[in-house]
Parts: sequence; structure tokens; C-alpha cells
Amino acid sequence: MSDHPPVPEMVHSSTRGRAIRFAKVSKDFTTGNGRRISAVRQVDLEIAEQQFVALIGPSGCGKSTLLRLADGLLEPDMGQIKLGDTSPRPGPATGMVFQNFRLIPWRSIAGNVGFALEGQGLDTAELNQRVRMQLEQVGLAQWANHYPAQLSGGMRQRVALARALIGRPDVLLMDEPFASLDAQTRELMQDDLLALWEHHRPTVLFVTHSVDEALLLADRVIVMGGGAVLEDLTIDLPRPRRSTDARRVAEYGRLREHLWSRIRDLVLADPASAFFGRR
Ligand SMILES: Nc1ncnc2c1ncn2[C@@H]1O[C@H](COP(=O)(O)OP(=O)(O)OP(=O)(O)O)[C@@H](O)[C@H]1O
Repeated sequence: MSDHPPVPEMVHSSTRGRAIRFAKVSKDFTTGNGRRISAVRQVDLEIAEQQFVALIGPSGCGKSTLLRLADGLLEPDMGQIKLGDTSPRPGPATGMVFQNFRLIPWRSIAGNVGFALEGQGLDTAELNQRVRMQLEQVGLAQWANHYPAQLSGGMRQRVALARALIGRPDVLLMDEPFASLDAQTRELMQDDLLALWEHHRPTVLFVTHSVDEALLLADRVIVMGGGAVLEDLTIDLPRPRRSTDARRVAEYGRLREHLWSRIRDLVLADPASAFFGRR
């Protein structure tokens, strides 16, 4: 898959994507020593169906919490979240991909990918067929009977992506999915993700610490700080984008400089940061 063969048509036709709406959403946590933390504060955010949105901001600013609220893994303390017309609920219609893959070590690659569909009432032949086609789509068909420990980090993340995509999600929530990969694998995975997204067009909410990754992938970059949305930037770079050509556009440099200086200022102003106060 890393040399970007065309995405096979047969896995599933394009989804429509579902709009995501956060209306005045807040979420607090209480730490072990009883301190109250406002992880997400009064977030108002409308994400159109099929949009690719990157969330960026300093460590601890609430990005992952917002994602877990969208997945239905967490309930907001205040406000309302809607995916399309419904409240978020964990299940195959919402695909989730994490930095640390979260594969089941004792299950084969096929077993990991098929896991997402178990309990959905499919017969074994149909389930196996879906798994086979999904593995083909991410270029891992020949690894179906191997185990996660036998695969490289990039391959494991493709398994995690296949597991998220097999449920034909109309919303894909990705929490720093490529952060633990080496630089080359990361760029190849970014291109692969773009090819898959351009084909299926789920709505994507993608958490990253990388300004370049956000600019390469997203239609919009949301900058968060202290649990709040601080900036909502439209990225009008031409599509289809690939890592090699996006950076050649002059606008890319301008957006990169703007975003990086914004995030740098936030990190330097954060008392919890090791860089606090530095100029
Ligand atoms: N289950 C929890 N219990 C207590 N505090 C939590 C919990 N989950 C998150 N927090 C706190 O809420 C704040 C926001 O956390 P969150 O993980 O959403 O930030 P983040 O922007 O994703 O950070 P990072 O970039 O480091 O992953 C942080 O201060 C974090 O310590």
C-alpha cells in the first residue's frame, strides 16, 4: 500500500460522512488528589459531513477528551453533542484509531480486523469476505494469519485502520495515530490515509501535535488551548494532496508559520510546560 495502488472499489462504496456538532460542551475531571480540571470548556464546533478536521494544541489542552466525547466513551457535563441526528454511541459506525494501535495480541491480523464486526449478525463467510477485502485495501492481505507482534509499527497501524474502516464508519476519530511511527512510515501512512479518505469520505476528527501533518491532511485546523477552541483555520490547499507536493505551495509556508507561532506561544505560556516562560 505504501506505493499507493488504487484503492479497491469492492470494500464499500463511499459513505456520506456524518456532521459532528458540539454545542456548549464542557467536561471536567477530578484528579486523584481531588483537584478539579476543566478538560473541555464551552466548546462550540460544527463539522460538516465529509470534512477532515485536525485538532492541534499543547499537551493537556483537551484534544483527546473532545475525541472521546465524540465517540460516546465520555459523557459531557454540560452541552450537547450530535453525530448527524443522534447522540454519540460507541460502535462500528464510529471508527476510532489510537497512537498505540490497541490490537489484541493473541488474535491474528484477520481476527483483529474482524473483531469490530462480531456480534453484528453477519454469517462467518460474509465476515471472512469483508475482512479479506478490508485487508486487501490496506495492503495486508498476505498477513491475515500473522499476529500483531510479527508486524512492524506501520503495518500494525494499518491493521488498526482496517479495523476502524471495516465497520463502514461515517465518522473516523483518530488520536495521534501516526505519532509513534518513524518519519518515513508516517509520511507514507499520511498519503495512504488521504487516499482512503478521498475514496470513502467519512467525516474525520484527527488529533495531532504536528503542524505539518495537520496542514497536509485537513480542510480545517482547530487550535485548542486550556480546553477551549482558540482558532478555527480553513486550509484551502489544493486536493488531492500528497506529502511531497503540498509543501511546494506558498500558502503552505504562510499557514505553517502562523500555526507554529500560535502553538509556540501557547506552550510558552503554559505553567505545566517545561518551556514555560522561555522566549
Ligand atoms: N480520566 C481523567 N482523569 C483526570 N484527569 C484527566 C482525565 N483525562 C484527562 N484528564 C486531564 O484533562 C486534561 C485534558 O486531557 P486530554 O488528554 O484531553 O489532553 P490532550 O490535549 O489530548 O493532551 P495530550 O496532547 O498530552 O494527549 C489534562 O489536564 C488531563 O490531565
